[in-house]
This record gives sequence, structure tokens and C-alpha cells, in this order.
Amino acid sequence: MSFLQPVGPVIDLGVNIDHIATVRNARGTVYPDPLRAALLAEQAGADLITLHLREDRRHIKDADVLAMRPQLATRMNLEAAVTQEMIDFACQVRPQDVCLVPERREEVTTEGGLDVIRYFKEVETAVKQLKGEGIRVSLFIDADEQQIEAAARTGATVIELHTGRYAEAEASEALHELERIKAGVAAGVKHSLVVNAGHGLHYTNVQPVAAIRDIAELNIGHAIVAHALFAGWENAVREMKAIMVAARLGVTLGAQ
Ligand SMILES: CC(=O)[C@@H](O)[C@H](O)COP(=O)(O)O
Ligand SMILES: NCC(=O)COP(=O)(O)O
Repeated sequence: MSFLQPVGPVIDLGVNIDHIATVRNARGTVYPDPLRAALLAEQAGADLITLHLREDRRHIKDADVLAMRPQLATRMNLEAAVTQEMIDFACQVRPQDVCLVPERREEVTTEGGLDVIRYFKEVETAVKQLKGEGIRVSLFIDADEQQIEAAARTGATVIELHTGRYAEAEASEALHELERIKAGVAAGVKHSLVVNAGHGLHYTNVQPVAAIRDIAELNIGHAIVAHALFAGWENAVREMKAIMVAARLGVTLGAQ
């Protein structure tokens, strides 16, 4: 057997570049350029680029998505709300992946998972339209067995578990939230779904999540952009990927 055999399932890093656009939009300049950030992130080890086209366009703009789609060497994961405007735009762009997320105009950031049970027909219709364009569809949901079961029934093949409650938990609660995520991963696998995770992960709290072997991909943005201010963009991406791979191998690396 070759010593180069992988020691277990790989874990992909999706770098979310929303907040590169936040910095750009702060002054209405053309820099920092989200496209340049995306291409450099790919060279530094990102396995995909994630970007959230919000209805209020507070950071990523339609032009960012259109410019980036043909330039990425890896793959685009476009996050969008379940609205006809966003679904039609996604079908026009045809990214490899679309992740359907909940959205409230007044939210500071995504507050919870998509309520697939409550909005089943709308989600199912959106999934069908996107899959009709050859797009792989992911649903951004809480680690809740009933939501996961409903997600599988919509025809989506991927779920992304919202890790916000884990990321924001007090130390005494973090372990409980991590167990919820583990149970959610197991439920996703039971329903033959690809299971990803994301939101609020950083260089320390990512490690126990990356160690969960059936997680295929982590989408991380804010913490990488924040760390890049001190360590440099490519280093910040490289370090996150290294920490995730090491965690998958059972090795814990230094704190942020
Ligand atoms: C769905 C999710 O958790 C993030 O990808 C989302 O993009 C967060 O929204 P902001 O990037 O606007 O904070
Ligand atoms: N879906 C989660 C994501 O793309 C990035 O979320 P965050 O790391 O910016 O909180």
C-alpha cells in the first residue's frame, strides 16, 4: 500500500469572500477586489469559493458573481435566499453549487437555518428549478433531524449545518452544541446527503468540527478575513486549511 494513501475522507475549505466586499463597499472603491481575493484564496488552498448575494447587496454585488463565475479554477458556491429573483439569477449564472439560506433584511448576519418544513413547497420548487440547470443544491439548516429529513425530501443532495449556535456558545454549552452537530451529521448521512457545515467558525473552534469525519466541507469567511488583516490573506487561508486537515488527522494546532 502506498504511504501516500489518504488516511481518511478529505475535508474541503470553502472560503467565503463576503467581507472582502464589505471592506470595498465601505468607501465605494474598486479595492479590495473580491475576484482577486478569490483567485489568491484558490492558490492558497481553498477548495471552493463561497459568496452570499444578499437581497440588500450589502456586500457581494451581482457584478461580483458574474465576473467571478468564469474565472474560478475551483468551484463557486453561491448562497442565496429562496426568492424567485435569486433563483432566476442563479440559473442565469449556473454556479456549480447553490446554497439556499434564510434572510432577514435587518439581520446582522445569518441568524439560523432555513425552515424547510415551514417553506417546503417553496424550497422544493427552487431545488427543482436549480437542479434543472445542472446546479448542485445545498440547504443551510440547523442540525435538527426533522429539518434534515425534510431537506432530503426536497430533492436537495447537500445540507450545510449551521454552526452558529456552537460558535457563539459559552464554554459550558459548546460541547452540547458540538454533539448536536455530530448528531446532525449522522442524520444527514442516514438520509444519503452530503453534509457540510459553516457559520462563525474560526481558527480554534473549527478543529472539533473539522475532526467530524463525515463532514465534507466547511464554509468559513469572517474569521479568515479578520485574521488576514494581521497575517495576510494567503497565509490566513493556508493556515485555516492546514488546521482543518490536521484536525481531520487528529492533530490539534495552535490557537488563533
Ligand atoms: C449562511 C452563512 O452563514 C454565511 O455564509 C452568510 O453569508 C453570513 O452572512 P454574512 O456574510 O452577510 O455575514
Ligand atoms: N455558510 C457559512 C459561510 O459561508 C461563512 O460564514 P462565516 O464564516 O462568515 O460566519
